[in-house]
Amino acid sequence: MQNTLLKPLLITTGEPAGIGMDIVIDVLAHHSHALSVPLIICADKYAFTERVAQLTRQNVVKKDILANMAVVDDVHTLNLSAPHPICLLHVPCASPVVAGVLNANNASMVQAQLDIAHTLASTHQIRAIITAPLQKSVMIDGGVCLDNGDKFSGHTEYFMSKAGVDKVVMMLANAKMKVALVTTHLPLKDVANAITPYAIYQTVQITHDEMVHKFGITCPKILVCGLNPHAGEDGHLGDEELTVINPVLQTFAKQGMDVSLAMPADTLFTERNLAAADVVIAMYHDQGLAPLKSHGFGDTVNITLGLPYVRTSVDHGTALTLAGTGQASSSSLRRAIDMAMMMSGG
Ligand SMILES: NC(=O)C1=CN([C@@H]2O[C@H](COP(=O)(O)OP(=O)(O)OC[C@H]3O[C@@H](n4cnc5c(N)ncnc54)[C@H](O)[C@@H]3O)[C@@H](O)[C@H]2O)C=CC1
Ligand SMILES: NCC(=O)COP(=O)(O)O
Repeated sequence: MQNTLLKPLLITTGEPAGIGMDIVIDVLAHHSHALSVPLIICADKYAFTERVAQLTRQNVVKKDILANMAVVDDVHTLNLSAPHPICLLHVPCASPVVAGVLNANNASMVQAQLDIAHTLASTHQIRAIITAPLQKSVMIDGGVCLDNGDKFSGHTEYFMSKAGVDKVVMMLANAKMKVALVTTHLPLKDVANAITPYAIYQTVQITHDEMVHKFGITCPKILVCGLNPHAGEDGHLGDEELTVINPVLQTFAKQGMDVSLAMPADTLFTERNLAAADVVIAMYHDQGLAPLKSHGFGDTVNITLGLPYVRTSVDHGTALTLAGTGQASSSSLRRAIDMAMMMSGG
């Protein structure tokens, strides 16, 4: 079998009307010297060529990056044992792409990118997956759903379903903090019901194990947010801390894990607490991601913990108004590439 360290990374460019292709093109134009392994880039070759032309007209791209790429029309003809350094894998769009203009006809092309990525990763043919952003609403409007019929809500849940695992954890990381989430993409009104002992148990266990095995932290210090204001104020402002969250955390602490009880989330994200923590567990999306993104939006990586392969992503969305303008920063993508390299063996 091929040495894992020599296998290519695969990047999905995601929503073709968004900035996914722009940030990949920026990496190829300005940062390709930093790439130490082969890359497979999933995109529609016509849309990609057009986006390169747009960014060249904006003077953002100054060299002929297409000349250094091999274009492969069919995933089955990819040469994975001796891959070209930069390969553009053509995943055709159903409708022509206009930068900044969404078209639900192209949702199936975005799904096809994810399916290719999953198949190659789960059969160990690539080193890791890095995803550029997709537009969740387009995926749903375009009829994409999970294998069990559940509504599409993001890469995280899609790869979890494809991999057939019971639970994964969305964790975002930057130089200041790592934040893992118990719940991800669901309406706020449904969050409290989703905070179950099993969800807490799985999130803490997966986060702990991945800190040990993928990040080399022997006994990670984990701080956990409460759900309610003041972590429930002894049950007077909500009782999930007393009845659901803390009993699970106490069992982990008894086993010797360095995990806190539920802490008031408003003061958890202080410099002093963060300096002492390896990872924070938040109960829901905006509880964790608002403080995280306020300290390093653009320099943060999204990581799916608990998958049988490495998948990292950017910290931002499709930024439709920036597509084709040359204004999109590739900083988070570069960090996602570096993180995927680190997590898959350095
Ligand atoms: N990994 C993924 O697939 C993600 C997808 N999304 C999706 O993206 C869509 C748009 O989401 P929004 O909430 O508007 O967030 P967004 O991240 O696309 O935009 C938020 C703000 O940040 C700016 N921005 C984003 N990325 C930038 C970059 N690389 N360089 C410079 N400026 C940048 C945008 O112009 C905008 O002002 C939604 O459909 C959402 O679901 C959002 C986050 C992650
Ligand atoms: N807020 C994170 C986000 O929306 C990205 O989700 P996913 O597509 O990585 O699951």
